[in-house]
Amino acid sequence: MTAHPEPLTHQQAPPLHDSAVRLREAGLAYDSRTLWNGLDLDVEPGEFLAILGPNGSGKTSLLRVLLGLQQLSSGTVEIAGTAAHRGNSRIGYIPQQRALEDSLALRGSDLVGLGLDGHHWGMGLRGRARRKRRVAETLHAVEASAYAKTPLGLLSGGEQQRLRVAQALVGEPDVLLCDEPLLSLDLSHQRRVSDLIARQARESRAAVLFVTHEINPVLPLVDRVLYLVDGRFRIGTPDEVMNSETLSELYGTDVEVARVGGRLVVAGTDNEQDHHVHETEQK
Ligand SMILES: Nc1ncnc2c1ncn2[C@@H]1O[C@H](COP(=O)(O)OP(=O)(O)OP(=O)(O)O)[C@@H](O)[C@H]1O
Repeated sequence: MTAHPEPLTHQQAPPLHDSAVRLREAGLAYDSRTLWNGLDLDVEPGEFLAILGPNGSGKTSLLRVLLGLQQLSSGTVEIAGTAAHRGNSRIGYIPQQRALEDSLALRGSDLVGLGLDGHHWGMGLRGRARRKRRVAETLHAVEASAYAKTPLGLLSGGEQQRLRVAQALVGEPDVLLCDEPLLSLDLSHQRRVSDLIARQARESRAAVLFVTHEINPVLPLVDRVLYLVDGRFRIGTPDEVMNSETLSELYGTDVEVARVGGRLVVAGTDNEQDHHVHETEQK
């Protein structure tokens, strides 16, 4: 007689890999205005997803949904297999670049240490030593050790942004949410900060969701693009989404996309704020 195998419980057979982010039939509307609807998206560990779209298309709102700060109007959202909720220690968040000039009392190592709040490593001597070690490791990884003790207000925008990246990474998150982290950085710092985010995320298998108006600084790092326009969206590789046919469909008008020296030039979106339409910025 053949023995029946024990039924597999969740504990015995965890899924081989869960998506870091999973949205199903997700929709978000404010009053009568639908930002997006029917959004099905899985972002895998280690994947780099760029989120593009004109002003007001709902990019930041999507990050707020993932952070548990905004309820979906329909559908579901999970982070590493658990429903999205506030204060989720599995998420690292890099907000838009803002100057920290008022923070004279705070130093880089303090800022990075704040990224461990909500992680339960214990407050005893051993817990404190582990926290300190982890902060030092992360400062080293973002090459910020040299100014870790300098008051934040005295640091340049690029230095401050590296510390924000460290703060988001220190808790070894499963998901890294980046809201236009390159704004107001010069081109060389844009490259350094985006390479750093991508490298660290790949090494720790974190999924990156990177909101940006300008795809070119991150184009070599991007696995897929989510492009939102006026309630419509497309998801795919940069080649699948960033082409004249797809963007013309999304915008409902003729859009031309050309590759010039490895960079994308997009013309015709008729959106002044949509940085990637400006060839002058394609230096
Ligand atoms: N809590 C809210 N209540 C009502 N409307 C809101 C709320 N939050 C955002 N909105 C509106 O939803 C739209 C999308 O906002 P969101 O900030 O997500 O867009 P975005 O794509 O990130 O824009 P940008 O590129 O300008 O940062 C905007 O028109 C905004 O005014």
